[in-house]
Amino acid sequence: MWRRAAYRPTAAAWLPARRAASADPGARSGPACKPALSIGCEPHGGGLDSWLFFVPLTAPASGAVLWPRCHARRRSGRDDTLRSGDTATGDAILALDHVSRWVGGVRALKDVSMQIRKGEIYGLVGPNGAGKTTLINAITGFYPPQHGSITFEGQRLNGVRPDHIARRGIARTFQNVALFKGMSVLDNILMGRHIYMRPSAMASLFDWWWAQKDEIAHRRKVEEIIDLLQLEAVRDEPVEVIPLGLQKRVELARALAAEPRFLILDEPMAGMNQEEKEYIVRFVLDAKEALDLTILLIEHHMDVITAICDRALVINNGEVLAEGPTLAAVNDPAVVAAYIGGVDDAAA
Ligand SMILES: Nc1ncnc2c1ncn2[C@@H]1O[C@H](COP(=O)(O)OP(=O)(O)OP(=O)(O)O)[C@@H](O)[C@H]1O
Repeated sequence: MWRRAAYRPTAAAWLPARRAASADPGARSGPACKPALSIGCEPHGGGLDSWLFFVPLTAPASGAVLWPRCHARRRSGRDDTLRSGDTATGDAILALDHVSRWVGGVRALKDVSMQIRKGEIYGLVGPNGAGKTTLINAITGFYPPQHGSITFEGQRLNGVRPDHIARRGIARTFQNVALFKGMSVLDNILMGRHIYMRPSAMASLFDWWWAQKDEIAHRRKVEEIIDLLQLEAVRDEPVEVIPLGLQKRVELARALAAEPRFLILDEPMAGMNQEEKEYIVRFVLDAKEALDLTILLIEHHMDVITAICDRALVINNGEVLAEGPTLAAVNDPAVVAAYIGGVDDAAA
């Protein structure tokens, strides 16, 4: 029923697979180069970058979603017990210190503190209206915090403009697909490069060699991202005609085109079916490995959160409910109560 497959996502591993797919025109239609999806995992004796997954050959009859209990990154002695003070220390790439934010008359964030370590996937979880999007809008400068501080790589972000924050290495995707309709997939991804573009009207007008050189460099970077996320089959399609799962992948590609060190994914699997979810998980993990990213992941799919996040923060009504290793955080009694109305009710 289950086949086990070793899977080591590296940038180098992508290219032969893509070229093989490109050589076979039939393989370029639909979801090109179908990834061997990873479901389930177990610790094994590989290196730290080793990943081992089970691949389902037959979907469970119940249609139940089976995800890895961990994302197979071998963490010897992993301990999911939540301890007070179990937060990042000096190696934090992003830190929020008592951040508060009002939106209209609503206090959408109340004294939120968290620290995200370099290289981890950090989950942000909470019911609808909890304040998750407000939190990432605070980090990215759209809704700067009214109280508290946000630091990235040791530098304060309060008051920094969103485009300057993007230049500092933070990129994001949006909860609702926010692509430029009427433009091709390639041109949408190219938009992610705008923070590096220094257009000169004269150079562009006369198509001078340095304008060409600049554009070629940006297009080369975009082609690398298209390779990585296997979007070559739809690269010239208008973005509005491709399926939602691919549109979400294009959003991811546009964010990656900005060459971030810190990537924020706002519900990248919203509205997706199981197969599309599995694809996007794989691409997120591969991008992380290939591009050395730290990721903040907002998701309602708890199976995904527990599968791939190292640690998680759970908020409700703008307040922190729990923070720490993922399983411990999402199983915290306060979290269970917030989601299903009380521990006693749940036990009954
Ligand atoms: N532009 C806005 N105008 C008025 N209220 C807002 C606005 N943006 C957010 N809010 C309010 O702030 C609170 C937090 O909203 P937010 O969108 O951050 O929640 P969320 O956790 O991202 O929810 P969801 O999972 O539904 O996206 C909610 O009460 C919401 O109604």
